Amino acid sequence: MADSDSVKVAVRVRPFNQREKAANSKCILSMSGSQTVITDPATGNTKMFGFDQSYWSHDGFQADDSGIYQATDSKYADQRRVFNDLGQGVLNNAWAGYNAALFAYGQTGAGKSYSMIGYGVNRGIVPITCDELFTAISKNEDKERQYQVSFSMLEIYNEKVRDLLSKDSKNLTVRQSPKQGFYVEHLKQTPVQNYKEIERLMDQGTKNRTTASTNMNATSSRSHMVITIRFKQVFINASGESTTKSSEINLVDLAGSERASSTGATGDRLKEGSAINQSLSTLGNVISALADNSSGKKKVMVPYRNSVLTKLLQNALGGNSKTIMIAALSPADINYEETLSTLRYADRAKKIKNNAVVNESPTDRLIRELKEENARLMAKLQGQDRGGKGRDEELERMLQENVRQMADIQMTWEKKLEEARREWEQSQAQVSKEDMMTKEHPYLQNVNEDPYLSGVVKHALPPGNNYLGNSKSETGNSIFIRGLGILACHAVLSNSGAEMSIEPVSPDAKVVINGQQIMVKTPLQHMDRLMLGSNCLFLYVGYPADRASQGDTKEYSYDFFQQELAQSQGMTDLLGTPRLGEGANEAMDKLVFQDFVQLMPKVDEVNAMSKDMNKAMTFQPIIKNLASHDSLGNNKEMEVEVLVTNTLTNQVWMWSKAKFINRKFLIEELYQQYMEEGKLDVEQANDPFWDPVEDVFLGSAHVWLQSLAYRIQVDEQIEVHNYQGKEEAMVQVVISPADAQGRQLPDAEAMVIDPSELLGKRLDFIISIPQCLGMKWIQEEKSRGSMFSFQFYGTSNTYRSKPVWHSPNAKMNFTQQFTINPVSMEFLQYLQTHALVLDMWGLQEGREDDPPSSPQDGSDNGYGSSSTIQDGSRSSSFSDSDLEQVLHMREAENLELKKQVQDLEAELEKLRLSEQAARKEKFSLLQQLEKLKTAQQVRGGGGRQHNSSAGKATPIQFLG
Ligand SMILES: Nc1ncnc2c1ncn2[C@@H]1O[C@H](COP(=O)(O)OP(=O)(O)OP(=O)(O)O)[C@@H](O)[C@H]1O
Repeated sequence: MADSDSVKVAVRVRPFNQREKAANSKCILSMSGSQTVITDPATGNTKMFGFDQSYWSHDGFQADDSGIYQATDSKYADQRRVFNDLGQGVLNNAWAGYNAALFAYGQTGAGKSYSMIGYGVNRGIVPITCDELFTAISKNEDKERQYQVSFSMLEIYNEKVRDLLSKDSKNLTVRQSPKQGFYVEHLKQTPVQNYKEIERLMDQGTKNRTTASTNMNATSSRSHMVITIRFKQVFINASGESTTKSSEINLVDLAGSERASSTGATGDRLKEGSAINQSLSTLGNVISALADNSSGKKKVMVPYRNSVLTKLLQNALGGNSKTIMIAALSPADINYEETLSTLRYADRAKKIKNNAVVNESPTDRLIRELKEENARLMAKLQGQDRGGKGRDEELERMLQENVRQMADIQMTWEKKLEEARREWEQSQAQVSKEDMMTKEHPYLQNVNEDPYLSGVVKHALPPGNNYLGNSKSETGNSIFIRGLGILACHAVLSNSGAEMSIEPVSPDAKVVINGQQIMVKTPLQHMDRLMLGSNCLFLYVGYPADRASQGDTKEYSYDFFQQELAQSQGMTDLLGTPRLGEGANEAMDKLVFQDFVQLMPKVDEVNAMSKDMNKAMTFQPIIKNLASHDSLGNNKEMEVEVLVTNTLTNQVWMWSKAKFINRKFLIEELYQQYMEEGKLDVEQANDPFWDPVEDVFLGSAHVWLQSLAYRIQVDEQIEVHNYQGKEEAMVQVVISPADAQGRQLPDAEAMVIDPSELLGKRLDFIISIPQCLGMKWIQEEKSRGSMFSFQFYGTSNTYRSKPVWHSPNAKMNFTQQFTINPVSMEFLQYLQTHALVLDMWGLQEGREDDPPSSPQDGSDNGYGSSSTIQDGSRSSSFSDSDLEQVLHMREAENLELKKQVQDLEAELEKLRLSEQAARKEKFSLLQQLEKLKTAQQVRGGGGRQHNSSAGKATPIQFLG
């Protein structure tokens, strides 16, 4: 009996989270019946999708006294409704003997776990389904029927499978058998008799998942979790023969679906490397292939074999299963791209057709088939023996698996339950002991980035000294935490019976309490926040007597820890408090702050992994001020980036946040390999730590162009400001009016009283960069170099100075003549309102020098020269009638007003001159200082300067 059915697809939108609320997010989704509409926040365009169900869980609800979210508006879809629509169908299919699968897809934090597992009293589909299954079993009074339920739980991380119900953290192998398809060898399947037992197993699995995520230094959002419930109904007829109807229910919580491209890592040379992306993208390919095949358009190969995940989901997707997908959606405008991609994914999945069959057969037949298969395999193996070829390992394994299955069928259910009961009692004794300990004594409770995994692991702290470290072999350790940066012997927690204290065992053992790192024995108070090593977070829960008085452990979420750590690291100073109050930018700045807070612990983790793998690379989050890059000077945006330094060569790189996150995933995978194999085996091309040498943007200097509109020479020494607004160097820039031959004109000859005098005429001028002093970039590391680049008046050309190397004070010798012919109104306005922005680039050894690696664009105009640039194309050509019109307008202007403007301009000029004088003063002081230093070096650093010309503005000696 085969039943062809489409995959059922539902989507569900969650409420805004704190971060989205803080950023004043807009909701871009709306739903009506089974339809979902998404609005592009940039254009306002909408797209509509139809699904089997569209669940609105964004608003229209309230928590009741027990914490259950109750609808206050009929449009709100609560957990029960989702179960009634989806979970109940899964159960009905299981009773009918069909395999069933339900998988949750979506971006990290979109609500997959909430729908599947749920939080606290708001139970999700998996627990309700299990509960309802046993309720139905208990109501069934058919004595001729026996019900057998077993439960397994596994996790796929980085293409490796781990049994979440086994203490053993070994990786399991995925194998294939002709009858079963793909299966996980040695996966524990625990018989269960009631819902309570399933609950306990899920707790145990979650605990293992939490510990594993600490050990592997990964969050659960990077792994897939598969829960399998095997439900067997055994019917015994009057003559004692039995028939088995069985169903396998797969409940899958997939890893976050965010693509490298949408996180902005498109510019990264290693974008496709991550194994997690690989398995999800294989899933995407499988779904596409199946959708194509089902539509009959074309027949394509379905690439199940390309990832562990798709191997295990082969039946659920396009096979013998009734399958449901629930796609979790974030409502926020910032997630538009991701949410749209999730909707498209879901849209494709609904085209898949499955052929589910009822799994029903007489038990005797099952055994007979297995016996026949056995005989065949034996014959083959014996044939190989006779041929002297040696046995085929795969055949041998298949035989063993057959024997195991036969024994499994023949072993009575009662016996299996008996075995499970014994194991359960043992572990229950352990659990009860732990419960008792935490009831009576203070304890540490874990805090995880994934709220679902927070508060799962507890370490009791009985009276006396409790030693904490990463190694079990270290005698005396009673608390083992295999986290990043945790030493073999890390800290000792002493419980005097009345007071608890913690002390790092060595200066390298990082212990942070409430954001402050401690070096000495320090008392702990109930609800103190602890960070051990680079990223292991714990809440200290104090003596029972202290507990009733204060707060809820839930208040101290992962975000709370990170905010506290950021604040104590002076993050607010970095941002500059006035900015936070600037109205329109407030939301943006909060977002930058949150970005920084989010990135900080990740950067710490990468630093720790780099250290463990002896990589000599350090990482530092920074806030980049984009204002320096803008010729209008009104860009107030900021951005978080990561400064990467090779500590051996002093080479540096700037990674965007997206690139860093992408690289971190790859580094985690490399780290896991390093931990398992004890060695690093990666080619340079795939090494997430490696990048070719890059030019680094150091900062920019602004020269206002207003003077040029009056044909007055500008000769300024200006500061180059880096991304934090600090001085990076002093650069001399000269903009002088010139004649057509490129000869500089004195101000007296060139100056005009009114810029409009230039209209329609030809304007020649020269931009030169004679020298740059006090370059911090080169002072820090003598092997480095530097150069300047700029663009002018919206042309796409980038002008560059020649690279200079090794000296922090250097002659740049850059000159470039420009000709504007004819001068337009637009150009004059440009001069009045814009600055020339000189970008300063840091060059590093190993850089390809010629042609210069362009940080800007491909239309390289080469280094400065005296060639003439005609820029008539940009300026609107200026006719006689235009000119008359403008002159007419200007005559009509009030003369008084003109005078006022001139007065103000004269005032401005005075101010500018005095500012220029101050800069010149500073510049000459810098020159003197440099001279003094040089003299000091010449005299071996000790001698006094004795120079008759000291104090005079003598030309400076340039090194290099
Ligand atoms: N329907 C909902 N109603 C109320 N809160 C929700 C709902 N869906 C999700 N949330 C909340 O949103 C947050 C993120 O959800 P959840 O952890 O389920 O996301 P996820 O997609 O499973 O993320 P990850 O990939 O990290 O596991 C949680 O705090 C959860 O409580």
